[in-house]
Amino acid sequence: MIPFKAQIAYILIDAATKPHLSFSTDSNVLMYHLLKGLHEYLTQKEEFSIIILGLDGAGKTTFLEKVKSIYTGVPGLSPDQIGPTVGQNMGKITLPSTILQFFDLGGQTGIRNIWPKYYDDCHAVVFIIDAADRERLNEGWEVFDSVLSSPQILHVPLLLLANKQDAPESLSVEEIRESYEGWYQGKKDSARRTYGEEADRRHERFASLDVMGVSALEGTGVNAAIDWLFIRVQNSRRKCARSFSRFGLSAKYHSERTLHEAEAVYCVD
Ligand SMILES: Nc1nc2c(ncn2[C@@H]2O[C@H](COP(=O)(O)OP(=O)(O)OP(=O)(O)O)[C@@H](O)[C@H]2O)c(=O)[nH]1
Ligand SMILES: [Mg+2]
Repeated sequence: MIPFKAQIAYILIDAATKPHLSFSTDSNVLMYHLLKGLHEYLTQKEEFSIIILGLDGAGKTTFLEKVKSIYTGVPGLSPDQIGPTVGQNMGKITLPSTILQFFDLGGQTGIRNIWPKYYDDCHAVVFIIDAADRERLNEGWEVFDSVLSSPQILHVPLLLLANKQDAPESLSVEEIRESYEGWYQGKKDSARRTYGEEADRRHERFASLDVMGVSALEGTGVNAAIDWLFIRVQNSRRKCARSFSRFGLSAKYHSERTLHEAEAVYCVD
């Protein structure tokens, strides 16, 4: 079925180009611009920002380059052209009625403090863990835990990717979950009473979290991850639109920014 917006656009353009409508030249030009603007408005794609986080070397840039080559058809950088990220890399892909704008942020210790600057404006978070680097898993969970504890992204869709599934020493998704559990229990035992309810809430969030296995290098699981993101950002938008109507706000407030605020305030993930 043709989408409603496209039907309206089609009807209006059809009407404007009918020869029996006798406008003066000025009126025609005005009508043309009016309809063109309306058509652009009706067919515009909604844009969502997604940040990619994780330790240095986890494979964030390799993942983004793979996403770009799969979805844009333009080959991304090959692995030997990718160096450590200092700052950010960006990549945009177009899906039906949606644009996903990715921000791949550097993961080295000294530059992780830029991450929170992106939290307010993101619609989803991808956290990449190197499932083949057993020695750095606990460090990864420490950093992941600090991401989970950030209030700005409390209700933002969050996807955990266990990368490097192609490597023989890589942990499976199930083993990655167990690794987090082990880390959490260890942390809780050593901290005793000081490890409070807040940490338990993060633990609960982890339990309900989706974890997917990928190989950024080979592209395995990348499509499934993008499908997940596409569905989840759309769903949060819908939930927010419902929240808006529940709170009696009109459609004109449905700007991207206000939606995000609504998500933070009203939407339950
Ligand atoms: N075997 C394997 N290696 C990978 C995979 N993804 C990334 N790598 C390798 O891991 C190393 C680090 O990859 P990057 O993409 O630069 O890691 P990053 O997370 O962007 O690192 P920073 O920019 O420093 O934060 C490179 O040598 C990649 O080739 C994967 O899926 N499998
Ligand atoms: Mg990088």
